[in-house]
Amino acid sequence: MTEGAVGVDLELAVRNGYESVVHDVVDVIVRTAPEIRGGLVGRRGTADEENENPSGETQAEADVWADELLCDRLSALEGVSQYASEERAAVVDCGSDSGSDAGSSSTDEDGSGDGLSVAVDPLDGSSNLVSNNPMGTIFGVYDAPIPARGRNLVAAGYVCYGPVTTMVLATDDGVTEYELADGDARVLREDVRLPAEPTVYGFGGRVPDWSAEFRTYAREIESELKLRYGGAMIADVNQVLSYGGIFAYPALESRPEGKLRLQFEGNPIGYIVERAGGRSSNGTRSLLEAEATGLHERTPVYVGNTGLIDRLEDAVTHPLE
Ligand SMILES: O=P(O)(O)OC[C@H]1O[C@](O)(COP(=O)(O)O)[C@@H](O)[C@@H]1O
Ligand SMILES: [Mg+2]
Ligand SMILES: [Mg+2]
Repeated sequence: MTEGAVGVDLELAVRNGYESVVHDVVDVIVRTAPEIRGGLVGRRGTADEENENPSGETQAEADVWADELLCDRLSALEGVSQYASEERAAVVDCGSDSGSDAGSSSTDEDGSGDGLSVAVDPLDGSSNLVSNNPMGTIFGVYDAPIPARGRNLVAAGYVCYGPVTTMVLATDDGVTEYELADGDARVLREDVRLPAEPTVYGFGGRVPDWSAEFRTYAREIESELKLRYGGAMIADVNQVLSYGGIFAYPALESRPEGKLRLQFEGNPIGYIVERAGGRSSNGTRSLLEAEATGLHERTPVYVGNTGLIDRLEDAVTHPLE
């Protein structure tokens, strides 16, 4: 455990012997989450009139601040060779090896590399700062240089700042939910699985901007499930993990690539939902199989119970007459 680490007892089984690096990354998240939560007070305004992140969105003061905290701490870890964030134009090279027999973050034939790369969305749903609604912090740990495919994730998770602070952590071994308090991570639910009977749905974007195919699918789902949409993917997906259902930020007529970012949002959430027994899709295939072409590239995101995602793919890939 990193010096100064809190008592986080995480039994992680991670591919390729990366347990210790992933443990240290998670430890930083567990320690930093309460600070992020506490530091939101007084940082709910816009960072600067001119300030936009690389996706062209206005940055809140808290977006920039949370990114700096996470960058300082994660990039200092032995075994982390890259830090990337939704709030930064370029990947930060941390100049560290993986801690295994790795020598650099070179790329192997299969697209995997030697060093571990950490991608974060420091505050997911930060527009909810204004209305004081839930938000999250997302992280993905890749065994390849970023941008990387989702199948290169060895672990991913998120913190949900709700009435209490919780963390969901996924490795190839499964998904665990923790409650974070006083620097500790207490297990709430082991082997988190999506409930077999889906209950809730949440779809982003304006209805007139949806494709005719997605609108038809949405009409069906509306009659089967209960609407839960709060404007922060993390909080909405957390409901899907708790109650079963589907979350989507679909391809839009005005923006076929959707809104959410593959490296920081789509891949980690796809990995978590798939490890919890559900499915992820970009409309045609698993998000984890999507090619990674750019650091800040966007993707349509559909995650949830397998049957609902199968139906979604069927609906959006068959054009209506
Ligand atoms: O305001 P909209 O269009 O409903 O978009 C909400 C979506 O945008 C996001 O807030 C984007 O995340 P960021 O706050 O990290 O930019 C998602 O969390 C959420 O699903
Ligand atoms: Mg986000
Ligand atoms: Mg964000």
